[in-house]
Amino acid sequence: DLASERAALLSLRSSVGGRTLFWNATNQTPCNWAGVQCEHDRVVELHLPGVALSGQIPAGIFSNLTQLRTLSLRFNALTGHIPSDLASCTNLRNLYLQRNLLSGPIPDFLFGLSDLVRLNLGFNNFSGQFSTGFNNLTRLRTLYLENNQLQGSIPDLDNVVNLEQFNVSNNLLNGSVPLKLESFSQDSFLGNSLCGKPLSLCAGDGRNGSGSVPIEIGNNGGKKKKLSGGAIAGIVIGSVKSSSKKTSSVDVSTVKDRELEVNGGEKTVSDVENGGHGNGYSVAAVAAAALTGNGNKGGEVVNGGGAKKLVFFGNSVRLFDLEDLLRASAEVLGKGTFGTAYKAALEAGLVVAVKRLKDVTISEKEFKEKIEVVGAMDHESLVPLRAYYFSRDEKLLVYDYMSMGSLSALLHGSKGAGRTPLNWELRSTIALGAARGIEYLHSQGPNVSHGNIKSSNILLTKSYEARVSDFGLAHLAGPSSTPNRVDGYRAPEVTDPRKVSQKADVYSFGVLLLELLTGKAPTHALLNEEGVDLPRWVQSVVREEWTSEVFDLELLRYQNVEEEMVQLLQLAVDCAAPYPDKRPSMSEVAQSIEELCRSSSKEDQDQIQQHAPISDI
Ligand SMILES: Nc1ncnc2c1ncn2[C@@H]1O[C@H](COP(=O)(O)OP(=O)(O)OP(=O)(O)O)[C@@H](O)[C@H]1O
Repeated sequence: DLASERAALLSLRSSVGGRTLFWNATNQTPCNWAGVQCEHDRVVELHLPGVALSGQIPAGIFSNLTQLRTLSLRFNALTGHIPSDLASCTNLRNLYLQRNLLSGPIPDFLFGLSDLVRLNLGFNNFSGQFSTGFNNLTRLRTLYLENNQLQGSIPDLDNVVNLEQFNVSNNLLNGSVPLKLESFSQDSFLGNSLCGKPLSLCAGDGRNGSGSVPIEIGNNGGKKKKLSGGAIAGIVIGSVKSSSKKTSSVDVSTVKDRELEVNGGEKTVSDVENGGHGNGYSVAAVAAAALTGNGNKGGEVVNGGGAKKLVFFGNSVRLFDLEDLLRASAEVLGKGTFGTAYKAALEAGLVVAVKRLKDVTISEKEFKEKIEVVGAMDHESLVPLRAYYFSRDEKLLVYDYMSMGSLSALLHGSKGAGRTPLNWELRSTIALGAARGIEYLHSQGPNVSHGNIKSSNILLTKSYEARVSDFGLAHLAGPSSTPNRVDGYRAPEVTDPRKVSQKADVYSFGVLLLELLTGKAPTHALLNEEGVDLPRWVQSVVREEWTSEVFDLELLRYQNVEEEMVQLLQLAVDCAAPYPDKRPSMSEVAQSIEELCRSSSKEDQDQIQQHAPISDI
């Protein structure tokens, strides 16, 4: 049962230094190989990276692991041969044995594992001829054999048609590089006695008449890194081919850079996308229409001495008044459920975000009461609401401007050069910030929830700190403002989008975490794009294939934090559990993310200290 497997995992983790996570994808419970019982025939992935395993791999250990798809024993100090019972793992797709001290020829039975896709035997002591048996592994996409003592020539790998990653550097190979492998870079072949493209021409190769002999380039002597129990796990890289990335049709970064011309009315994002052009305009052009003039059915005229003023919250410094705001130049940031958001640059140099609410039907008194609750929320992970304006025809909310836009734009927006790479550190820190913001909201009372957690409501400061926005607005808006919720984030039990429990927020946050980890947008999150049912998709990939495949390609470069990534994935799946009772509370979620952020920053330090260049998968 789950509880005892969890307990077993904990004891195992402490015995191996707390570095190991086992993922039995069949039922998402941990399973292991180090003395704790589990149902071997249900183990789909077995990860024991960098846990100081030493000596020979015991014979028979693999004989019952018939469902195994991924085996990772990399970064240990295992010696001797690969035991022949590995041949019974006929479903194996990914085999990572790199950075051990394994020796002997690469066994023939390996060539019977015809489902292998990723094979990494690099940085061991394998010797013997480079077998032609590799040609049986027709599904191989990755073949890493570097830093061994393999001899002979490289066979033509004609049957291995999908090879994407290949490295045989620093072996004892000779002869010419087969034609089919010419497209790999020099680095894949260096440190051998090889010749031919991409290395120098072979002797007797008349193509440039030089008749040169093979030249050894940059042999680093095949030195092995010192192995230690603290060695850092590599991460499985999925396809290296960059997939064609979707571009959001609401690309905030693009929108922000353009200024609009307002001809008596506001322009929407789609107006912008359809070629919005022209000069800057001012908030006055937008707001004044309602406040003072055009279309104003007797609404209050507002100026410094007018009846209505901006109402600031708490200790917010009153750096501007309504007149300043009306004079500010503005641009549309986007249109949301509750109205349109603008970026307003005040003359004093201050920039704020102004939300112009639509469909507010409640009385001024009620509005005031409700907005004051929102304004009183004070946490570093929330977008601060600084002030509001209320008149019969116009309701404005003034927020701090978040200059890096939304997480949604960052994840799904332009992927061009110059874009900030979304590395693990950034993603996990954003996850933590967002979790803390929601945790704070939930701490305000059992019935306080956000109600609309999604990546476009997680905004980013200049230094990419996450801030939760749009909280508390659902109670201000009329019924017409409700249907805009994004399906993909909505918990299955939510029927009335205005009644969203804290557990339903947790579900939405789980989907947001999945979005952060996979880089995929949930259903209907982006204009004109279907998106995916993320919880179901992740479950199916994890069940059917291998966990690493779910991660955003951009994340897979960060090889030392595999465990943390899988832990965050597990947390996301827990949050998105179909039954509310099974979901953790937001404070548990925040605490878990905090712990894994801490452990990944420790991994980083370890890596710096050991500075092992991890170029393998
Ligand atoms: N304080 C802010 N700073 C910077 N950009 C903001 C700010 N508030 C909102 N935006 C941007 O303006 C756009 C519109 O925001 P808004 O909150 O009105 O709608 P939304 O988040 O897309 O949808 P919903 O209203 O359903 O939450 C968003 O894409 C968001 O990135």
